[in-house]
This record gives sequence, structure tokens and C-alpha cells, in this order.
Amino acid sequence: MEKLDNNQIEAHLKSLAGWSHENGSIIKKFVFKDFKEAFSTMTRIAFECERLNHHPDWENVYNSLTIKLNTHDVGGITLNDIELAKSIEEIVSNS
Ligand SMILES: C[C@H](O)[C@H](O)[C@H]1CNC2=NC(N)=NC(=O)C2=N1
Repeated sequence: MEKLDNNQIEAHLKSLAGWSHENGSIIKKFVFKDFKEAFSTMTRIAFECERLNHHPDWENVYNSLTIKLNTHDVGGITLNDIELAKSIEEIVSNS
């Protein structure tokens, strides 16, 4: 998978509301009603990560979930990160 350049990343982020490009990752913070909602959504996301074989750096604090995506193998952002971000948006919007 090829690293995307800054212009390509910004172009993809136009269709990913709330995601920003910071320090070599794409990042979004989600806030849920409570811990149960946050963690159950993380579980759904985790199964999708296994299916895609692509995994987030993420942090859960009570009802918040901060997700950072990058491709460790290439040290940058690839289409795998964009694809996972889109899947996460689907999962969260259907939760
Ligand atoms: C061997 C296996 O394909 C890799 O280690 C995968 C697994 N999940 C991954 N997830 C992420 N975010 N980046 C990777 O480079 C990566 N590599």
C-alpha cells in the first residue's frame, strides 16, 4: 500500500466529516451517551478491523473514544486508513 501525500489526504477527508490530519495520522474523537455505548461500538469496530486486517490506535475514556489511524508498516496514511475510517463512520451511524 502506498503512502498518500498531503493533498490526497485532504481530498479524502472532504468526505469524512470530523476527521482531521494531525502528526501523521487521521484522527476523530467520538462522544457517546455512556461507557456501555462507547465500548459496544468499539467491539463492533474491532470485528471490522479484524476483517480488514487494519487496526486503530485508540483511547477510550468513559464515554469518549479517540481514534487515530495510520499504517504502521509504511509510516504514513494509506487507502487502508481511509477505508477503515469510512467503515467506522458506517458503524457509528448505525449504532
Ligand atoms: C502482518 C499484518 O498484516 C500487519 O501487521 C497489519 C495489521 N494491522 C495493521 N494496522 C495498521 N494500522 N497498520 C499496519 O501497518 C497494520 N499492519
